[in-house]
Amino acid sequence: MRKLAAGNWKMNGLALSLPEARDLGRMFPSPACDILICPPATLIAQMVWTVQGSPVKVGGQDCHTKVSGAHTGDISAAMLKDAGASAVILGHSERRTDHGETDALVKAKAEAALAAGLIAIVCVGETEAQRDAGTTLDVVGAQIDGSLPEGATAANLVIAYEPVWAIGTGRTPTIAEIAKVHAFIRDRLTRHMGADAAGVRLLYGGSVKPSNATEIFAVPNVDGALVGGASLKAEDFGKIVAALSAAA
Ligand SMILES: O=C[C@H](O)COP(=O)(O)O
Repeated sequence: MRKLAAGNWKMNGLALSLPEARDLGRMFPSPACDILICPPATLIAQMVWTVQGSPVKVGGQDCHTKVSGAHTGDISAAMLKDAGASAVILGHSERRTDHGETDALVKAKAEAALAAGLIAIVCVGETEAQRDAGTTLDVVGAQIDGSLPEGATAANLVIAYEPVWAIGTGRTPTIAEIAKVHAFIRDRLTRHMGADAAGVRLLYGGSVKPSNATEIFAVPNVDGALVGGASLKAEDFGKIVAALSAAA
């Protein structure tokens, strides 16, 4: 499978300047992995224009369940697609926390994304309290069961495992812990999708940076990364893309 380096700019404007984004595409004219940048919605169309002709793709950070209608402030998957996005992050822990998003809502959003022809990047992960209670696999399993969209295939679904306590903290699980959770997710997906689960890309997210990327990308069932802070600097994100390309 093609591995995936995805950058999530979150609510940061021109974090990676547009010329830098264009340069990122030039740095990797034929990368051995897929590269995706998910800027704020206001920058999607501009980013699509900026990276056109390069291997860099652009994605959204959320979408509504409906195609259109009276939903002030929301953006539909179809609108993301129209703007040139090819994927959308769904169920990120910050949305689950800030907006009370449930597994059922994430599933409905993911189904809307698939209907619009987008790749759904569904995020799962335990809080620190859940980890300390030894319930990581129970939590992640329930999130997979509840958030997985109908119609998911290896081509249109990506799962991102992001321990909430590792996001933006500089802390990461041990390599053994990442391996254990990713193997568990693969197994859980197989229950739902059968053999197709083998081709679903499983991203690790949470304090991925140039200094730990190579080690994390060597873990079985880690098929790329969802990168927050380190995607805001072209140089750092470029190094992570290079590490993933080397692991491909
Ligand atoms: O979506 C990205 C994740 O929340 C990871 O963020 P981080 O790399 O800043 O820890």
